[in-house]
Amino acid sequence: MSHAINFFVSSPSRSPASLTISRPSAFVSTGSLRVPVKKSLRSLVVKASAASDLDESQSSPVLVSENGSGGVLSSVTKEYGRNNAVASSADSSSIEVDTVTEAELKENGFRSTRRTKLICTIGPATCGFEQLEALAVEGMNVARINMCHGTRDWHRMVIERVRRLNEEKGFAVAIMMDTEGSEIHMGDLGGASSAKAEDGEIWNFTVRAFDPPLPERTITVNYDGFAEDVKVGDDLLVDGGMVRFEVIEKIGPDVKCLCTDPGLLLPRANLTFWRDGKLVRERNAMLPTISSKDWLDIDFGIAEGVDFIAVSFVKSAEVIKHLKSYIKARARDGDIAVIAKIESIDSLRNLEEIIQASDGAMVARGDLGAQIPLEQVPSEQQKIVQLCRQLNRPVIVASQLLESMIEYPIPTRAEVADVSEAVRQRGDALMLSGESAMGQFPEKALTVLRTVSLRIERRWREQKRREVIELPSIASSFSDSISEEICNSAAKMANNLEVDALFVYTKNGHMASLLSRCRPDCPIFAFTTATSVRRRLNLQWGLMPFRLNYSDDMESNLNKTFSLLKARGMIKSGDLIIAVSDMLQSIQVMNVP
Ligand SMILES: Nc1ncnc2c1ncn2[C@@H]1O[C@H](COP(=O)(O)OP(=O)(O)OP(=O)(O)O)[C@@H](O)[C@H]1O
Ligand SMILES: CC(=O)C(=O)O
Ligand SMILES: [K+]
Ligand SMILES: [Mg+2]
Repeated sequence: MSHAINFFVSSPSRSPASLTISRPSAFVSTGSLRVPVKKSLRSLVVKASAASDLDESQSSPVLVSENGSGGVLSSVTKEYGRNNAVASSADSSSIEVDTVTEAELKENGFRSTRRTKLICTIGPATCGFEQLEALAVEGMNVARINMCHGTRDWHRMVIERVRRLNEEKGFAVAIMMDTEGSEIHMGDLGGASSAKAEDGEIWNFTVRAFDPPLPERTITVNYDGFAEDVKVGDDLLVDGGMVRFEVIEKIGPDVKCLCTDPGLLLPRANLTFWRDGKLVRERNAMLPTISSKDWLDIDFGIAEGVDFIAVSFVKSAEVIKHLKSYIKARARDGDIAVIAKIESIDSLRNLEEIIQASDGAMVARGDLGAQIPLEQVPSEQQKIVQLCRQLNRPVIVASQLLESMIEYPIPTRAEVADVSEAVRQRGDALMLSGESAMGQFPEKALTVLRTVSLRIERRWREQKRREVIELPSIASSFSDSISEEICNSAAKMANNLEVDALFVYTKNGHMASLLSRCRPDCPIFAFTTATSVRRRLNLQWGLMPFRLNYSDDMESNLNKTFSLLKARGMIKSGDLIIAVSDMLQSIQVMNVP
């Protein structure tokens, strides 16, 4: 027979009560405990009850989802998609389940589901419907579109395809729009996909506009002040040093440069210039973080209902606060999460307040490595990942994770080690850039991220090497503190009792992130009523977001969830779970009836 322990915490408005705990013998043999909470003002009541007390007849036996009739491409969609009847999302008895999560759970059980989330930048190599589907099947949680490249019509097409995939095939891929920002970059190479710069060649960097084709060895630059601001002798770094030039002559709008480190020039690559070993920040340092073109792109993103906006070259918390209030005033349903990209010296200086102001951060190592010495990037990454976890903000590790896979089907050992380290640091998500946007092996690159993540996560769980990172209290009010304590305790109990899954019922997603922040050993099933919250939770470590209509009555919610998930074969009788919710401040431990 299955048992349950319920921890009931009285609400702040109620008077203090005393504490009694009794437990089923399956767990602990001791009788009762007294645990003072918050200066003895509050108390926990822990009461043992049999799960059979729950009235199973309340739960709905009907199971439908929005999943379509399955795809032709993958075993995942083939196997699971076809079982799913199509229903409207308004159907109160339905649950929206991600096809890939479902397949992973069924195939490998709770423990083996992937906790680290995966983001793919979409570009010419992956914008087709079937290519997007292949990425979704392979585990893409978020599709990123970079407003540095492509037209708005192209971006709209990608968004429309991703949304259609979700609707028709039961995926839950979220969309992240990344702003261009007003840094200096090259033009688009007159339509060529790349150009090779060889050692000793002289190239002309110019602020003149040309109609294509461009003259040979010519690079246009988007920043009008460029030719005036650089000096002869400066080093010009393309894409953070992937290709390097020395300025040898200035002739009006043209700057003649000698290639000193050869390499591949990509369209619209970022440019920085260095003098006497230091990054030069002339007038370009005064450019706004969000340019007028970025504001138009942001309006576009809001109109298209993207899930995240990643802001390039953030310098201070102000710009994030400004954008968030702009979104709040304009976004139709739900808000859009704002991700601060940490890729400049200024962002490192104001790191904590920037992260506090934002809904998440990205370690954008590409440009960051062009602004600080390369050897400093790993320690900054570690610091940012740790700070984000402490402040409860999702964090993405991005750029060059598998750079060689742009051209080769197998990564280097060093790249695999880099991915492993990001997984070991428990970052929320890993991101592919060129590998998926314009590389030759986008799916293979994603497979590498997925398999390496799974492998490292499993190894760390098996060795019970939960890295000791101090999680300071972050709550801003007494009731927040209760949520935080409940989540910390629930995650700890989940590890100690080796439960199969944590269940969290959360309308705005906050309790789900608090659980994710603890990085527990078991997966976290997060149930939310809003599609937009569900998609946003996709970015966070260990969360499996579901959309489900539910009431304020936890018992009936649990019963409904159990029967819906059991019917899909995602859980079974006897599985041990811990449930928390933001409606009733309680921790419940129970076996699935
Ligand atoms: N929509 C697109 N259309 C064409 N090419 C793209 C597109 N998106 C990305 N790419 C290509 O993939 C490369 C890597 O993409 P990524 O998004 O990392 O851009 P980036 O230009 O390096 O800059 P950043 O990430 O700093 O904004 C780009 O340099 C570009 O060549
Ligand atoms: C992702 C990004 O913007 C960078 O690495 O620079
Ligand atoms: K960008
Ligand atoms: Mg960048």
